[in-house]
Amino acid sequence: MTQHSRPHSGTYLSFSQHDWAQLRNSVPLTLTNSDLDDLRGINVNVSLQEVSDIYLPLSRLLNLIINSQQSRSAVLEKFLGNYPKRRPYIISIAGSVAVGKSTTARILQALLQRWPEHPKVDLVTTDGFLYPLEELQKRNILHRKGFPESYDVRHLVEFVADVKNGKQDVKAPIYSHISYDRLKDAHINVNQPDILILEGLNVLQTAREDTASGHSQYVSDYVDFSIYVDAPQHLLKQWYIERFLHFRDTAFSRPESYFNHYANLSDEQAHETAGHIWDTINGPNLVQNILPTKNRAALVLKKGADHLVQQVLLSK
Ligand SMILES: Nc1ncnc2c1ncn2[C@@H]1O[C@H](COP(=O)(O)OP(=O)(O)O)[C@@H](O)[C@H]1O
Ligand SMILES: CC(C)(COP(=O)(O)O)[C@@H](O)C(=O)NCCC(=O)O
Repeated sequence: MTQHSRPHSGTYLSFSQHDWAQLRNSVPLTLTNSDLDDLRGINVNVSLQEVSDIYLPLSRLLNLIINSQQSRSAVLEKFLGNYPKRRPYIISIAGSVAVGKSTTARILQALLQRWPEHPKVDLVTTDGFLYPLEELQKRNILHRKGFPESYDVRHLVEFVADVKNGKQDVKAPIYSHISYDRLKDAHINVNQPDILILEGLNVLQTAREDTASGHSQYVSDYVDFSIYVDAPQHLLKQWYIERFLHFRDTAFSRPESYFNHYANLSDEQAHETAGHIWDTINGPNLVQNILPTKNRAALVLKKGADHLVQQVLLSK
């Protein structure tokens, strides 16, 4: 274990994959057959060895931190004489498009909900808070999807604040990668979970300086623990292209898909198209708006080839 400097707030402890994996020895829960089925259902490409080595120790760390926060709240409530009101613990997961945020979030959800202290774990992705397609077109920012100005930040912050304040039945909009738009008639209902996992490109971002809306609260004001999933840019581009090729063979071939016209691209054309989208939209967004937020995270997972985590940084 070594130390790394963390420009804005102290230092990180650094663990190699091997050292971090040793910490799983103290995880009392092991994976049952039904857990394994759940995890395979999330993504067949996820290695179960990786789940044991990386994500089980992480779930234990989070369990310990959450337990200590729950005890602290109970003490405070007892001291103040109020009826204990438990507020959801909020974990955010940031990182580039295609780094594996949603896969990481779903693995953590599956693992965290097995702990008796916090069985109800909800998951929301911030892409639901992108402005609807029509609005993006009206503002002429369709080519800026994923950039800060493409999100309804006010709505997102209001949502997170409501969940944190223990409001019942808080609704989150849902984004569809098939229609490339927010779903009109569906939403996720978040009803006083023990934990909310909030995943998205922008969860570590603060309000834009140029904003006219004047919102002064950030998602991070309500987040208890933040994770950044990191990987070298050449791998991110490769993973984006591979996912695009997969979508070409599955989602894009559905008639209701916004990208239906991509379904018939040859391998070479699909490569070129996805590479172009990466180079003109997702790559620049990463460099300009996502990477600069990395050092705000409490924990960084650094991936290498095949999505395998090679290093874990934990803020002291
Ligand atoms: N741990 C993992 N092991 C193997 N493949 C993964 C892993 N995480 C993500 N992937 C693959 O990488 C691509 C991007 O993952 P995804 O979770 O959709 O990323 P994001 O939500 O960050 O855009 C997908 O094709 C997914 O199957
Ligand atoms: C909706 C997104 C901003 C969100 O990214 P994700 O949830 O995949 O990390 C992204 O998938 C996207 O649509 N980017 C715009 C360019 C593109 O079509 O990839």
